Amino acid sequence: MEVVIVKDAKAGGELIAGAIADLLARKPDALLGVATGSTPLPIYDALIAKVRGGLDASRARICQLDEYVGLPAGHPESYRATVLRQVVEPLGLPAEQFMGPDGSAEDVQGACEAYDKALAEAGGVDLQILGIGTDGHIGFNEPCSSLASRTRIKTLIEQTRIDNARFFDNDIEQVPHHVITQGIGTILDARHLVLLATGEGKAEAVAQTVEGPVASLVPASALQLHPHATVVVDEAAASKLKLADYFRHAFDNKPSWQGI
Ligand SMILES: N[C@@H]1[C@@H](O)[C@H](O)[C@@H](COP(=O)(O)O)O[C@@H]1O
Repeated sequence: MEVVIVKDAKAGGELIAGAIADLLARKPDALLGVATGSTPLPIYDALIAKVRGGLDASRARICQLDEYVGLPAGHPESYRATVLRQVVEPLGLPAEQFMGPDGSAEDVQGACEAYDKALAEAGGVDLQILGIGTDGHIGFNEPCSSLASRTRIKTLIEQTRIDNARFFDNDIEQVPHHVITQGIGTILDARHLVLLATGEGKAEAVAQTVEGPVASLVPASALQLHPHATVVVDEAAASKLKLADYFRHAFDNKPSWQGI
């Protein structure tokens, strides 16, 4: 696992958007897995700026990490609507280049299995952007999710519903209890995992993810099992890392051709 400590969220967004641009130069139709929440927004801003500045992302394909269950189709806070608004439309991509699980399906289990199959048939995710929950979750894999899990329905922990109420008029009653999420095993199938965490509120989860044991209690710690996982953190989110100086030294002395 590589840990990169950046000055602030904007620098993190630019670093990761640069890695996406490099990927698209090598593979123009790369499948890019995107996360929701506030943290990845600087990545999307930087990527959209690159496209406006001439980067060709016209063949990029985008896929969702997770979704709420039971929101009416088209609800503005469904993750489908969110990713369309924040990523797919600003990049100018057609809907056919975007895929996600169907959170309004009657057969939820069937929708989960269909999504895992669709990801595999699409050739697998090339680069998966991840955020992290305050409890260490990735996607919506709450603590004690199986590290081998596939896309499935999960029940949210109360803290996650509290954290996400800000997207629902600060009314926790509107936050669904159930979600569909790529499983941890599904996430680990991606070729490159890039987790961005910013702010002091994520410092403890980051320390446990990077320096703690691999444990389902901290779902993001599963990144330790992946051969190409990059954790990008700002100074505040890095504040509880014991090896921060080593991570800085390693990144500062990295050959420039290597990328992240
Ligand atoms: N399902 C999403 C996660 O993918 C995201 O990482 C997390 C943190 O969000 P934020 O970046 O807003 O803190 O929120 C939600 O739970």
